[in-house]
Amino acid sequence: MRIVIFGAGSLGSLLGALLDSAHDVVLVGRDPHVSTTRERGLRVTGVDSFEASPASTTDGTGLDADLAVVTVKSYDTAAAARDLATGDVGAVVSLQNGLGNEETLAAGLECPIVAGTTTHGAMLSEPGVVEWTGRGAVAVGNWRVDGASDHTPQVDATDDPASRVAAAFRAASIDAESDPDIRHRLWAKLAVNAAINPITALARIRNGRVFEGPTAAYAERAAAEVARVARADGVGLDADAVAAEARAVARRTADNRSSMLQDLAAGRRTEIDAISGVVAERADEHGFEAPVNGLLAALVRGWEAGAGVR
Ligand SMILES: NC(=O)C1=CN([C@@H]2O[C@H](COP(=O)(O)OP(=O)(O)OC[C@H]3O[C@@H](n4cnc5c(N)ncnc54)[C@H](OP(=O)(O)O)[C@@H]3O)[C@@H](O)[C@H]2O)C=CC1
Ligand SMILES: CC(C)(CO)C(=O)C(=O)O
Repeated sequence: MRIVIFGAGSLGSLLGALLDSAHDVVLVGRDPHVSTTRERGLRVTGVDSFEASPASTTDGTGLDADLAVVTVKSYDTAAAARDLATGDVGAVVSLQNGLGNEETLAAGLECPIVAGTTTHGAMLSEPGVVEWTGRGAVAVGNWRVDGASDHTPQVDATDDPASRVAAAFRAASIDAESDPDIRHRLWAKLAVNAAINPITALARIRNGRVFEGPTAAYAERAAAEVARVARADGVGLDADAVAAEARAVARRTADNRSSMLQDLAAGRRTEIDAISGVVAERADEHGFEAPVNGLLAALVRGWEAGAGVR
């Protein structure tokens, strides 16, 4: 398969390096990472150490590929869709965090859209070098234009975009499965990110501290609000179950500085709109409030505005 990785930062570079073992990969990213990768190849460190030599470019327009893997931050998804629409791609899969990326891609592109999540961890440590910080898995599922995931049994894997994407990942030894209820996974992951990310960022604490002390009750409430909005959207999430999952993730990643804490500490824009912001907005559309998510979104957006990054 010819695979474009649109957004070769931390996650995209890791996936590009892994997929390069079985496919013809093109990274779309920024200099100096792209020029370094072109000159010296791409080095992976951490969980495993290896070198890969994918092609790379800073120009995401006019590209032809069987598959585009979108790994830009959520606020760059619309621009990625605009660039991809100038080329010819057979299918697009988003492995981004947050909600709304698939809708944005579907609005800008004609090809099948596949939703996805991953539990891999990656960090671009220097141009040309990506640290694989945690081995995980990939789950993907077909995205329908009406927003619902496809619950029909997947009988013909050769004609099903999500199954083809999972098979392409597995061909590169990446643990990947096609999940007919991908929306449930996206919302469950959203609950974890909504509980952990803004609180760690604003309180400047590592993940392990979120469910200890004064922030715990607010993290629980943030997750419970996500479950309520998910149910209003037709996805059966249980408040206690998602709060328990968020606590388990916080324990498992106790020493992590969440991506939002890292963004805020570095003075970069965050993914708050696609995490807490979208929860408050969708609650509003359903006629109720998600006050904890609304306040966390306002505080992070307020910081972004003050820092001049939005
Ligand atoms: N890192 C991780 O471990 C994980 C990340 N995720 C999710 O994956 C997504 C990506 O995260 P992450 O890899 O950390 O983010 P990064 O910021 O490291 O990577 C995104 C990269 O895409 C680049 N980019 C954006 N737009 C374009 C464009 N039009 N052309 C070329 N390059 C572009 C960015 O450059 P610039 O910054 O200069 O705009 C950046 O280098 C997020 O939604 C995140 O939540 C999910 C699971 C794990
Ligand atoms: C799961 C968690 C909270 C791990 O740090 C994460 O996804 C993030 O930091 O964005």
